[in-house]
Amino acid sequence: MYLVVSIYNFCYFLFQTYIMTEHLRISGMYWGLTALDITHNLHKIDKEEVLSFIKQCQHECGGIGASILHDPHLLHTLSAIQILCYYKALDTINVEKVVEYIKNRQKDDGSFEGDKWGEIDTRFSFCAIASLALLNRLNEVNIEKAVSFIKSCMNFDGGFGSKPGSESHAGLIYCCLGTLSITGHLHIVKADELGWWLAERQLPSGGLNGRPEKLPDVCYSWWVLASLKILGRLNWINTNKMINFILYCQDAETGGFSDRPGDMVDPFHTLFGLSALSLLGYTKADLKTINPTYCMPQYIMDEMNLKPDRLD
Ligand SMILES: COc1ccc(S(=O)(=O)N2Cc3cc(C#N)ccc3N(Cc3cncn3C)C[C@H]2Cc2ccccc2)cc1
Ligand SMILES: [Zn+2]
Repeated sequence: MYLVVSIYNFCYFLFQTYIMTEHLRISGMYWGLTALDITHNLHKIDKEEVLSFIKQCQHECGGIGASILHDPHLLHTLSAIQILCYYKALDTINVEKVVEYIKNRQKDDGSFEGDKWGEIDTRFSFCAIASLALLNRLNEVNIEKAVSFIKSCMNFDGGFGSKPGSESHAGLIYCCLGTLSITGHLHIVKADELGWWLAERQLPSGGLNGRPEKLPDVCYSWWVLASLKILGRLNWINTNKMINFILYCQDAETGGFSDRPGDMVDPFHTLFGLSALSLLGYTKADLKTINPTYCMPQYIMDEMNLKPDRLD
């Protein structure tokens, strides 16, 4: 009796999870497919199923939503373009229309809104610039104004926030450095001050937090380490203690990674834990090299001849 009930409960849990994550489906696909690729498992996924799903998510306006019939947004438009690069299948979508959608998101001050409802955030600057760079259409937007907006978000500590005057946050620092790396404007960064702020994220546990006084979290391993790699200062943190913290966050049963040891695993933290281990040169797992600017396998960037700036 228990077996039947437990199978029913598990199936209901899977159905519930599938429904509950619909709002981030295409980004979840990017996190899962990237984790599979850097662990040499991308071939286990049906390419045509992925391409067919992405095609159904593009709207008439050119933007791409998180799932079928979900409103378009720059976050999910970038995830879709990243996935299509893995399969060399950018022609799956209407490229002219998606370029038009992204162009229309830039405001007069150079910032980008995430969708037509107008939320401004440096995360969306990165999504727009990375998407256009992957499409080889960077010239379609005003780069000088985009960089000027990023510069207006730089704080006294060398970090960046979501908007001018917002506090420095590791995730947003990564988005701003990624934008500057792609557009070739890293020279505006106060590299030593920012490198120091990022290195200060490491706690006695070896884990990294996203802001002072916060708890460590595996996803910050990626935001902070990728930023330090772009700044050429990755050696400013204790590598061995960082690796141990990430490995403590891997679940022995599922193999996935959680935000902190003992928590529920998920595709988001699994990708960023694996990607951080790759950046750190963890050789006990056979991981492909990851590009710190795009969070995509380096071999894809090489095939697309994309060389984002680095300070090292
Ligand atoms: C479980 O509750 C959530 C909460 C939010 C989200 S979300 O808005 O879609 N999103 C992506 C995300 C995906 C997963 C997975 N699978 C898990 C968490 C998580 N967070 C939340 C998080 C991560 N570290 C600690 N916290 C609390 C970030 C968030 C914002 C984000 C989106 C894209 C890129 C970077 C960051 C999803 C699930
Ligand atoms: Zn996290």
